[in-house]
Amino acid sequence: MATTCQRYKRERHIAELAVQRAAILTEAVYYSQVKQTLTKDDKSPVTLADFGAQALVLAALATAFPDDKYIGEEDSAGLRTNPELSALVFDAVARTLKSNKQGASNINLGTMGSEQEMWDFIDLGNHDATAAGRVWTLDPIDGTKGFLRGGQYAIALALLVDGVVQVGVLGCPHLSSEGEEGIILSAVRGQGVVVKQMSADLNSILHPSEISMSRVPTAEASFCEGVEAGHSAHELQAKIANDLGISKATVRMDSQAKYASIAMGQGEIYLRLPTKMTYEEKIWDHAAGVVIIEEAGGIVVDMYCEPLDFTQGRTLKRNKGVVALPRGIFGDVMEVVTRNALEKYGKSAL
Ligand SMILES: Nc1ncnc2c1ncn2[C@@H]1O[C@H](COP(=O)(O)O)[C@@H](OP(=O)(O)O)[C@H]1O
Repeated sequence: MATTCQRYKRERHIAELAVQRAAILTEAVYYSQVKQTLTKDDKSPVTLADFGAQALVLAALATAFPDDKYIGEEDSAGLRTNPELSALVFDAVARTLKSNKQGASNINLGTMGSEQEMWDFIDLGNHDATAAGRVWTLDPIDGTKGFLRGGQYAIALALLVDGVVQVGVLGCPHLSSEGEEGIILSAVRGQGVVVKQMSADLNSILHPSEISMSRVPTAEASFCEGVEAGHSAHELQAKIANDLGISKATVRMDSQAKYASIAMGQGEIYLRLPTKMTYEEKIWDHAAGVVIIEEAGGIVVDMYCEPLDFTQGRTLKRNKGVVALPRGIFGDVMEVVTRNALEKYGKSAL
């Protein structure tokens, strides 16, 4: 039986290595002219890096934790019907497998020898129930629009156990800590959160440092919101900032790098407000960020001040909007957020 301090130690370590390995592939594509972007049915973009990163992470998890279930944002349908794209993704995966070392502890992060095997790893992410058991949730490239624009993106991986996030890892190749760009944040519930520098060599010693959220009073806080106006209501955010007497400029950033940024005290309040009430937030866009914020001393709720409910499958069906912030300013800020949410969207119909 693992002691409390050892709980999820292996899960966290494998998740960090899997994210770090996937980042080798995503970074190669980030700086390449060839991104092979497709538009999915929901009109969102997907690139060859999304598919490749999902294959690499799920190969690592399936090798280390074969009895677990996995939920990934992507599936292989777009590859099975597009041999040219599939070959490009497989080539990127094969190069990544060749280029990195497996880590000093010789942990087997899994490999794949054919396109068929790669498709099968990607499709391990098709699970959809989250209320019971161990379920990993992965966004291989969170903030694909940011990735395409040369902005922030994140590789987001989390482990849910009976619907509660226990482990969260966020790889943020373009976010900085202490002047160095490229970091991985990881948290285990009850054991705090650390930040490490990314490295292309999985053998290298990473230097973890503990992080915690900012402690400034509300009037000195700043907001962080998404770049895409279609993903979060910017105007209402500006009104809420004004109502709170906050004058600092809002920082706009793609992906869960927002959670990472405020967890490190580089900002205070992450606010995400619906642009349409029919949209259901995806669990892979929030699971890792939630445990990282909570372990950095913060709170994450929806815009009606309800906790995020990860037991409902692939989406947060019982929540609307997301707010992440330090404990010290929670009461003040949420009073204003919920009042504005009720005025604009009405009572929660959930
Ligand atoms: N109408 C909408 N409202 C809120 N989020 C949306 C949205 N349409 C897409 N998204 C999600 O917003 C994520 C990016 O978040 P952000 O705007 O904070 O960078 C996308 O993740 P992907 O990039 O993985 O598809 C996608 O899941």
